[in-house]
Amino acid sequence: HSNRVMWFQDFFPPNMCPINAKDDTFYGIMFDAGSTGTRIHIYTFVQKSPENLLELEGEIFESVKPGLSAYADQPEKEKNMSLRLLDMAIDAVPPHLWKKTPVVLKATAGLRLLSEEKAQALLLEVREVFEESPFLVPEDSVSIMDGSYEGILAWITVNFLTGQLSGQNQHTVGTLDLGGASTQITFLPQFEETLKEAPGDFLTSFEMFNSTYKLYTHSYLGFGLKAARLAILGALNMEAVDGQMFRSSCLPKHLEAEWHFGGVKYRYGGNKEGETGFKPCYLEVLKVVKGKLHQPTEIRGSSFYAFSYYYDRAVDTNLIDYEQGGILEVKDFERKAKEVCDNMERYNSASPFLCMDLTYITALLKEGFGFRDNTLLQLTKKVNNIETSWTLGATFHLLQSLGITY
Ligand SMILES: Nc1nc2c(ncn2[C@@H]2O[C@H](COP(=O)(O)OP(=O)(O)O)[C@@H](O)[C@H]2O)c(=O)[nH]1
Ligand SMILES: [Ca+2]
Repeated sequence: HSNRVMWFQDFFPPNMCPINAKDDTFYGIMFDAGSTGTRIHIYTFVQKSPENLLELEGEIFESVKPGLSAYADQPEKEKNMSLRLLDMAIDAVPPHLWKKTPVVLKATAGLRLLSEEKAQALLLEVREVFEESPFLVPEDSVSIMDGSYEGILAWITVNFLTGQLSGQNQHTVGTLDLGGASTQITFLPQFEETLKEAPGDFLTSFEMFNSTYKLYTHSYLGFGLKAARLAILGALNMEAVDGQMFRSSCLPKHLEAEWHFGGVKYRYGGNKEGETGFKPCYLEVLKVVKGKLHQPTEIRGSSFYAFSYYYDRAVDTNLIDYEQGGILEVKDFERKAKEVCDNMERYNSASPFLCMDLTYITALLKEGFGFRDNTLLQLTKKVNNIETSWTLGATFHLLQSLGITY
């Protein structure tokens, strides 16, 4: 589309322009400012006829690292990054649709963890870039997203892409998202018991595609994979202690290194003298997880879609193929955790955190959410070539609220 020559555009008034005449293609631009990176998703939709629902035609996707929060102390440096990503949209969307194409950025856990002041300064930089762009900038186009929306919108994405939100027989699936700084669990309760047991703010009604869904969802801030590393090391919220070394039995014995997260530098290392391996590591990890999450009884028997770091770590350890994804049981993560943690020297070419990450995932699933060893997880990165991310659900919601659709 981007290369389509619009030689005739100047000859016709806009509403008579031959391409506008059909006016059946829409674009939506959604930025995901995650804790570990910022991504742009440019979606193309087609409305075949007025009475038909909008169809998703494709997605252009690009990402940059590090995340927005890494610029907390120099917000003006952030501008380059959003400009670079926005340039992709300039190329992807035909010029005559720029003014009709909304651009929105939603930030997640990385910014939720920053002070209000620093977060707002970063968002302001992005808003300025958006205002100077040729796109439609809705009110409140740059904001921090509420955690419950993050879960709901990812659930919408997955169930839309798998065809569960249309037609009569809707068998929706629950979703598990493991980010860098927070983690979300979302499903449509089938048991009356779940509705009664769940803490009030874990249940949210949400309207989409002319249906109302009452979902169980929660975002656990600080339980993303990278925040969990800090918690396990005992380093979370410890930025004041300069140069302190944090040690763990989940790391290679002789390791000593530095790590940057959320604009803070941490020193970490292995238990030089003490124990290492799966058993002591699991005990360490349990302190961070046990009793910290709500366990809905009904999820024990059901299967879930899992993505983001669940997917990445399953790929890293050859549990699934990077392109294909695959179906795993919870116990597969435990088996790999044992294999890696009890042979740490053999795995030292990969990330030094591999043992800790796999052990955390195992503990989060079993002791955190209360899944069974044989609970099935469908590991998915893309469905029909579209990224499994809350950004698609957010774009539907955006188009709906702007009256562009439905
Ligand atoms: N499949 C998929 N995964 C994504 C996408 N964007 C980010 N991720 C994954 O999300 C994880 C990073 O989480 P991030 O969003 O930075 O942290 P959060 O702010 O805590 O959600 C990594 O595993 C990424 O691969 C996407 O568009 N599609
Ligand atoms: Ca995320």
